Amino acid sequence: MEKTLEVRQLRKRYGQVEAVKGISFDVGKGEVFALIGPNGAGKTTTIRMIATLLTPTDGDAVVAGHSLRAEPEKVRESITYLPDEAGAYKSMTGMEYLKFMAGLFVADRERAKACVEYAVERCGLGERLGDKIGTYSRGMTRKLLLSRAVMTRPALAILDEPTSGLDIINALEIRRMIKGLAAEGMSFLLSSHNMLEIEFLSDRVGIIDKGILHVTGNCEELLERYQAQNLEEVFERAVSGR
Ligand SMILES: Nc1ncnc2c1ncn2[C@@H]1O[C@H](COP(=O)(O)OP(=O)(O)OP(=O)(O)O)[C@@H](O)[C@H]1O
Repeated sequence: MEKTLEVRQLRKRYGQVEAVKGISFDVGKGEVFALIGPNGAGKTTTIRMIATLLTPTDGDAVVAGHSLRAEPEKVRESITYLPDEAGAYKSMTGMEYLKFMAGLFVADRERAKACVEYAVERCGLGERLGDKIGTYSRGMTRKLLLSRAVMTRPALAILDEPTSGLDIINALEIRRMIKGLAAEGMSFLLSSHNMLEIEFLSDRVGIIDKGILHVTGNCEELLERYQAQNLEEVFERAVSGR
């Protein structure tokens, strides 16, 4: 399988704390890979290194053929990162926001226009795109942000807690949006504490704890390996070493 992301012995130390202790995994083209782990496990640190926002202490990752260490600007062109606390400008309309962001990311006017059209179609907000973002529900804002994040069609989309705080319908719509994009060949690296979400969305899962990636596999493999009924049991057993 063609690989969009190859993480090799990535390590991060904050002073005395070694938050990520040399982890390695791959994400294939069109694959959704979820990092799961307890609070403080090292998920955000790993994601932020791959998103080029934190410099690794050691190790490397290759994104769409570009080394994080040697070509961070090329990596930046191949990814999008949507943090869980991301917000949008409340005084802009959704449409103004999409046009503004396309202008920031894409120099060519025709291409920027195509990016906006793509985002408009993806977000499903219809006429509400003419309203100010300050009037949007949390779910609508998240759909707008996700469509903005993928408008340039990056090889890898990195999403931190993509549906946290959303109701069931909005969360389902976001998950379907991610699945649709993956089916078109976009790769996803996401973190989530929601095991239902992980089971629905991800092709493969990596369980991280105390900076170590303990196991990777698809949900069926993990259920079998840990003799578990569901992913929550897998998680509990993997992190408690049972
Ligand atoms: N800037 C920092 N300085 C010092 N220590 C940090 C810093 N950022 C994170 N850490 C520590 O690194 C470890 C991993 O943190 P990280 O935020 O990556 O975990 P996480 O898995 O994303 O947790 P959560 O699920 O709570 O978001 C924790 O022990 C945390 O306290």
